[in-house]
Amino acid sequence: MPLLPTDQTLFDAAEAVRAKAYAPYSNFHVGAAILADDGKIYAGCNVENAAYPVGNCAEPSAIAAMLAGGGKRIKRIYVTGPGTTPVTPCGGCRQRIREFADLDVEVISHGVDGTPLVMTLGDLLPHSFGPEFLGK
Ligand SMILES: O=c1ccn([C@H]2C[C@H](O)[C@@H](CO)O2)c(=O)[nH]1
Ligand SMILES: [Zn+2]
Repeated sequence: MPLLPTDQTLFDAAEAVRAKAYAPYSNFHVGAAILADDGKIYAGCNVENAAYPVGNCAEPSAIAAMLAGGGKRIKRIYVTGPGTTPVTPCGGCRQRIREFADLDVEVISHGVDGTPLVMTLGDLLPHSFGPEFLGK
C-alpha cells in the first residue's frame, strides 16, 4: 500500500531530516516529524555519540524543535527509518511522546520502502503513566 496521501508532507519532512541524522555508530538513520497544535511541522533526527548511552533518538529531537518553535502538543507524529520494517518508537520515546500527546494521537511508522503502520499512542503505551498523575 502506498503512503496515506494526507500524510505525504509529514513523511517528506521525516525523510528530509532523516538524511541529516548523525548515526555513525549504528548507521541506523531515523527521522521524526510532528504535526503540532499550531499547525506547523517540526522535525528531528537521531544524534549518536561516541559515549553510546548519551546518544538520543529522533523523537526527542523533534519534540525539542516543537517546543523551541512554539508548538505545545503533538497532533500526529511520523517516524521513518531505513529498510522496509516500520520503525516504531522505542519505549523511552513512547513515554516522551506521552508527555505531549493525547492517547488517541496516531503514531505512523514505516521504513522508506514499507507499508505504513498506524497505531495510537494508547496502543503503543497501554496503562501508561502521564502528566495527569501529577495534576498536570
Ligand atoms: O524510534 C527510534 C528507534 C531508534 N532510534 C535510533 C536510536 C539509535 O541512534 C539508532 C539505533 O537504535 O536508532 C530512533 O531515533 N528512534
Ligand atoms: Zn527512542
